Amino acid sequence: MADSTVQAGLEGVVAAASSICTIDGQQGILSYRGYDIRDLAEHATYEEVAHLLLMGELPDRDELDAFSEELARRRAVPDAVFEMLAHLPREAEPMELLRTGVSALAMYDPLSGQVTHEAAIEQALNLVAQLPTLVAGIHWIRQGKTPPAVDRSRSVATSFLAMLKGHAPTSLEARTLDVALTLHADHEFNASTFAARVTAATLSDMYSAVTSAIGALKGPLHGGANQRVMEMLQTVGDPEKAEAWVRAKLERKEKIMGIGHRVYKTYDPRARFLKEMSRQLAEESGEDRWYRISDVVERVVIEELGEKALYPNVDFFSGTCYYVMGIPTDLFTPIFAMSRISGWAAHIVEQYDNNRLIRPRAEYIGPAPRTLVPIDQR
Ligand SMILES: CC(=O)SCCNC(=O)CCNC(=O)[C@H](O)C(C)(C)COP(=O)(O)OP(=O)(O)OC[C@H]1O[C@@H](n2cnc3c(N)ncnc32)[C@H](O)[C@@H]1OP(=O)(O)O
Ligand SMILES: O=C([O-])CC(=O)C(=O)O
Repeated sequence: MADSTVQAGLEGVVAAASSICTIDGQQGILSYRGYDIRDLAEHATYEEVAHLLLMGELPDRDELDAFSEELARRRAVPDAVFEMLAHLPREAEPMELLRTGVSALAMYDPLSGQVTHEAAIEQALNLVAQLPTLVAGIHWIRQGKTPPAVDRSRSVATSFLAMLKGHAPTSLEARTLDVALTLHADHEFNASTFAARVTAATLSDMYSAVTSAIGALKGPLHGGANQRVMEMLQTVGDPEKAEAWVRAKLERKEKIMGIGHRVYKTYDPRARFLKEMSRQLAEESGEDRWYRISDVVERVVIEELGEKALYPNVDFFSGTCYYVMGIPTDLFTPIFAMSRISGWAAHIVEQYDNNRLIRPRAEYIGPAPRTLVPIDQR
């Protein structure tokens, strides 16, 4: 086969214009609709950020109240969807259940299939509201239990943690998740968002586009890395063993999960926040083992791979935050999805608003034309 001249993985290729999110990968700057992620994480709630992504502007106080109430009002997931999920194999992974659950939700949304701006925003609000309920419900269903009643708290983070744990979270837990949701909400043309936009560009419905996105997010090179990071820390088990473990892994040329990024060639601005929150939660809970292991892994990786511009990404410290809050490891990627839904939905709406089918070409490197030999003569 001939060698290809194509840029592998579409690295650096600009696929479309967008006014939602931009990243300066050299400087480590991320902004949503012009607002720096550091300001959003410090001064805005996830509901404000979801409003910004979906509606285009940060809300004023009245708009925020109305938006938060609207999300709380739309939060319930049809019983039939939970009943269907309860019939699936008990060993099904939460991301598989989420993918199936979102696909099923389409059939309960009378607007599904309508691709006007207004209908897409309505469906987006339903999805932003329902995904946390779905993720919390999946947690109960796979233990053979009935999901708890819908929590109508104004804050998505508080209501999700209350439904997941069966009791109110501490204020540090609620604030940590709120900031984590903000940090994960959008990231330009990442793989799952691009998958969503490719599906939406065929004028398929929003639920199909989000189902495509969930499938892409699930992979270990993308959102699935946060779960793998926690599993890695558990394998290491002891801060004293971390340095030798990482060095041996790098020696074998194996990848460290939660490290590296296609766009950031410096420290991911979101990882700084997540690291600090992970430290605070470790301090509050008295369980600092995971934070300490991740701190050593980070130090050794930067020492060894810093010159290759490899640093922790958003998936590196999120897991230790969630784990210390008592959240099961295989719910980490579903939690990523219930935040990224606001970005996915904003991108799908933007795609519908100015649509053209996304259909690139392939550089053909297969065999030259040849003569078919009938089967009995081969
Ligand atoms: C939310 C998100 O999706 S953030 C990303 C989450 N994914 C992960 O954390 C998985 C681990 N990281 C990776 O696999 C990669 O860094 C990716 C997928 C994120 C980016 O991949 P790419 O831009 O295609 O980089 P690629 O895989 O080609 O790596 C480039 C070089 O860095 C090395 N490298 C990249 N990531 C890592 C890593 N995590 N550990 C060790 N080495 C790494 C590669 O081995 C390669 O080295 P080489 O040039 O000597 O062959
Ligand atoms: O942008 C990417 O390639 C991966 C991603 O979704 C993120 O870092 O949040």
